[in-house]
This record gives sequence, structure tokens and C-alpha cells, in this order.
Amino acid sequence: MNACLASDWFMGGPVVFTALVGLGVMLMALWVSRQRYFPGREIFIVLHLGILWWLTAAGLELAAQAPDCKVFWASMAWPGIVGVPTFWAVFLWQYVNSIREPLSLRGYLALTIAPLLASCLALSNPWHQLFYGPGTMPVDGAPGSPIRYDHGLLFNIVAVYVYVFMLFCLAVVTRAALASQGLHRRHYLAFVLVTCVPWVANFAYVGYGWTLFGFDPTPFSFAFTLVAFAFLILGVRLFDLLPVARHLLLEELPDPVLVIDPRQRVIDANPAALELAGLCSEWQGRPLADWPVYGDDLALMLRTPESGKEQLLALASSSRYFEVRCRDIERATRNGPFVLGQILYLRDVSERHCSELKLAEALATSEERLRTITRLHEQMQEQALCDPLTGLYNRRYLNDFFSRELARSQREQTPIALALIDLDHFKQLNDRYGHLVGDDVLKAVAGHLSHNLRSSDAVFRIGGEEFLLILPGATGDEAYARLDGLCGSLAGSPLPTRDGPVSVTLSAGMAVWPTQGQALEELMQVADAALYEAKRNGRNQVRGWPSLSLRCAEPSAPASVR
Ligand SMILES: Nc1nc2c(ncn2[C@@H]2O[C@H](COP(=O)(O)OP(=O)(O)OP(=O)(O)O)[C@@H](O)[C@H]2O)c(=O)[nH]1
Repeated sequence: MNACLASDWFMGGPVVFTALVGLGVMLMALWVSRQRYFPGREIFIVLHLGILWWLTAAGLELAAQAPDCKVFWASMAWPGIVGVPTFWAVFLWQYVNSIREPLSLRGYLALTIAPLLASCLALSNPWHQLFYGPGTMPVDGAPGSPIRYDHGLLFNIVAVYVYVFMLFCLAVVTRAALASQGLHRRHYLAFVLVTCVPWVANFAYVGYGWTLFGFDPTPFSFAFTLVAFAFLILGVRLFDLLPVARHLLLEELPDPVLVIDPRQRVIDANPAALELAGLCSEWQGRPLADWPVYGDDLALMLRTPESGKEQLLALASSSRYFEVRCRDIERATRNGPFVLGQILYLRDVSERHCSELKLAEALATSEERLRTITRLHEQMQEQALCDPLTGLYNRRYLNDFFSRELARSQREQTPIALALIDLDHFKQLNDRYGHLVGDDVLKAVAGHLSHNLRSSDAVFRIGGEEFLLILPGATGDEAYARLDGLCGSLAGSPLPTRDGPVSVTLSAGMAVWPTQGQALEELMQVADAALYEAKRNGRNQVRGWPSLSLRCAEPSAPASVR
């Protein structure tokens, strides 16, 4: 210090340049302090002050002419030399991690320990010579000549400490660049580039002796990085604009949005979410399950998530429906993504859901109506094909049925037997007992025929008291035997009518496909001829196959009994 009192001072170009840079740094500190908030802003301003200290000491070292005075100011620069990388590391850590809480007083005090210690070691050098060695002396004998420093053990320890912090800075921004994407990645890559500048300057000075006005360029490179960081943060406004825009978007969103932590405590909620719950204060940190109106249901829904699906939340109290979308908020770590919490987005789908319900209701009604129409249609079709009195198939269905059976028989090479049946003396029966009793007899005969048929057979009422039997697969002999059985059983069992039992007989003529004809018409003609023969030969018999007549059993009583 005494050396400085006795020293001459020279305000050359380098001194003026250093002073101007220092002034610039000071003005920038003032400007930054008036700018909007960004994470780490306080420590960023402290960083300006650290560089200003360093530049001031450097300027005074440059201006001093006495070697001892130069060494004094070099020692005085150490709070800045150690402080700048330290503050810089803290600033970058806060910035990339969006830490908004300022550093505590205790934190600041902890950060000043190393710079002050380094300064004490440098200032006490005359007593221990461990910081600057005895080889510390001017480069030449000229007045104001720069000092060549002989670095001692303590100097090297402090230098390692400083490099560790500078390395940490580089690691922090590189990691942030790797973990981010798009615009954010470019932003952090620019940080990496700027962080390299002091490294390059220091490396050039230490490794190759590169100087600025015969002086260490590192403080000037730090001053440059400050300007570059200020431009990147405040000029580009990336990290300012995006969060604000996103926050505004959330505020304006008509749908409720909540942010919860892993313990399902609500960390953030937009006005729509608060309004739906009817909350306006003391909600932050409250468990989701305790939130009024929808918290309980929502918490339950989160406990049973349907992976990747939106779930429907129904509010019974207000008949509102919300589609809940849940997304994890993750941070990339070395061991994979780490879940910090979840964002819950509740989309109001009440209108859509009600329309869907109405639509489903309308659809169910239409389906029911369609079923009724189909049933009625089937009934009508059935009725169109059936005889209303006896319930037997009518002539309309005959062609369809026969075509189908014919195709099957052609395929399977099996015969089809066909028989025309006519009741005997039915006119007399009608005349004697009346038309209604005649109807009863027709119904009873239909029942008798149906009852004695096999499942593959079919019976049709093709005229007043005329029936047609089709027996698929039956040979002529089989059919003949079965018809004969029918004829006999009818004759042997009086039929129930409204006026009591009435006996009736039948005559039948049969034909067999393919031997007696190919088409239905042809076969019916053969059967009709056989029937005519049966009638002519005295009735109550089957004719046709074989070409002999078999008289059925005599009726149990004369033509009718009561
Ligand atoms: N009750 C009633 N009678 C009918 C129905 N359809 C036709 N008939 C009658 O059946 C009778 C048929 O008489 P015919 O064709 O002369 O034959 P038939 O008296 O049976 O004499 P054959 O056939 O020669 O034995 C007529 O009297 C018709 O009125 C009906 O649905 N109900």
C-alpha cells in the first residue's frame, strides 16, 4: 500500500480502455437491475460487481508505475478473480433450473469466504512467499513495465478452485442444452458457446502467454460474457415471454387445469379450476381429495388410471361432465425421466355428453322400433304364406319349398314323394252339420296330418278341402305306406268339432320324383290323376304308387257320428 503512495501513475490507453469497460459493466449492472425479473437476476448483478472489482484492480495495476504497487493491486483483484466464477456458477444453476428464490444472506456469506481467503493469502504474500514466488518481478526495467508472476503453491490451489467452478458452469449449461429441445436447446447452446470464451482467453494467457496490453485478458473476456448473457436473457426474452404467455393462456382457459405433486397436493390451479371448486384462498398445497365438488372423484380416478385414456368425470351436483386428461410432468435425469407431478386438464364436455346420451336414447328407441317392424314384417310374411284357418302353408309357399327340396334331392340323389289329399263327401258334411263344423273338421284334419309328419315333411292347404303333402327323401313304397297309415288312422278316429266328434275319410293320389315327373306341375298332374282314380274307385284310399289301390280301414262309424 505504501508502495502505491510513492508510485507514479500513468493513464495510458490500456488504462482508459479498462476504465471504459468497467464503466460499461457498471452501467449494465444498473440496467439489468431495472429490467424484469428472471431466475438468478440478483446473483447476476453481484456477478457484475465482481467483474467491476476485478477490472478496477486491473486498471489500477496497469496505471501504477511502481512494481510493488502493481503486485498490491494484483493481490487486491483476488476477490473478483475467485468471486466471479463462483457467482457465475450459482447464477447459471439458478437460471437453468428456474430457481426463483434469491440466495439467502447465509448463502452470500458462504460464497464470499473463498474470495476473501484468496485475497488474504495474496496480500500476506510478503510474509510467506507461497502465493507469488520470489521470481515475481517486472518483465523489464522500463517504468510501468508489466509484472511476470512466479506462481506459488497457494496460487495454484486457488487456481484449481477457480477452474473447478468454471468447469461446473460449463457442465451446467451443457447438461441444460442436452436435456432441452428446439428453441430452448439453441438458447442453451449459445450459453455453452459464451461460457467457453473465458476458458479460451484464460487458456491463451496461461498456455501461450497471450495478453491484452501486456495484461491477463480473462477479466475482459468475463466482461464480454456478461454482455452476451444479458443479450441472450433480456434481448431474446425466450424464458421471459414463454412462461408469461403460457401462464396467461392458463388463466384465460375456460377449462379447469390443476397441477399436482406426487403426493396429490394441488400446487397450481387456474381460475376455472378454482371457480368450479368454489375456492378463492388457502387452496395451494391442499390435498386434491379435499377439494370441494370434484376433488374426491378426481383423486379416485387418478388412483385407477386407464393408461393413455381420457376418463369421464361426472359432477352429480351440477350435471356437468368433464373429460379428464392427465399428463406426467417429468424431468430428464441420468437414470431416465423423473416424475415431478401431474397436470390435470378437465375439458367441459357436458353439452357433447348430453347430446351423446340423447343420441344413444334415440338410437335405442329406433332399434326397438326396427325390431318391432322386423317382427311384424316376419309375421306378415308368415301370414302371407300360411292359411289363416288351419295354419298350414298355403299355395304361395309351395313353389319355394319344392324348389329348395328339389335342389337338395338332386344334390343328395334322394327321391321326393308328393301326395294330393281330398276329403271325401265334404259337401255333404257341410250341408249336414253346417259350415262352422266343416271348418272345425278342416282344422282337425290339418292337425292330424301335421302331427303324423316328420320334421323334413311339409303339408299345404291348396284348396277348400284339398291338401298337398311333400315327403322329401321318401321312396314310393315308404310314402305309400305312410299315406296309407294316415288314411287309416283318420278313418279310424272321429275328429272333435264344436258339435261333437265327426268322422271323415280322405282319398289320396301320389307321385314320386324323379320317376314319375321332373317338375312340380308334372308331378301334381300325376298325383291328381291318381286322386281321381281313388275317388272313382270308392274313396277312402290311396292311389298312385305302386299302381294298385289300397283301401284304408273303414271309418269307425258311418260317414259321421255324434
Ligand atoms: N266349411 C268349409 N267348407 C269349405 C271350405 N272350402 C270349401 N268348402 C266346401 O267343400 C266342398 C267341396 O265339395 P266338392 O268339391 O263338391 O267335393 P266333395 O263334396 O268333398 O265330394 P268329393 O270330393 O267328390 O268326395 C264345397 O261344399 C265347399 O263349399 C271351407 O273353408 N270351409
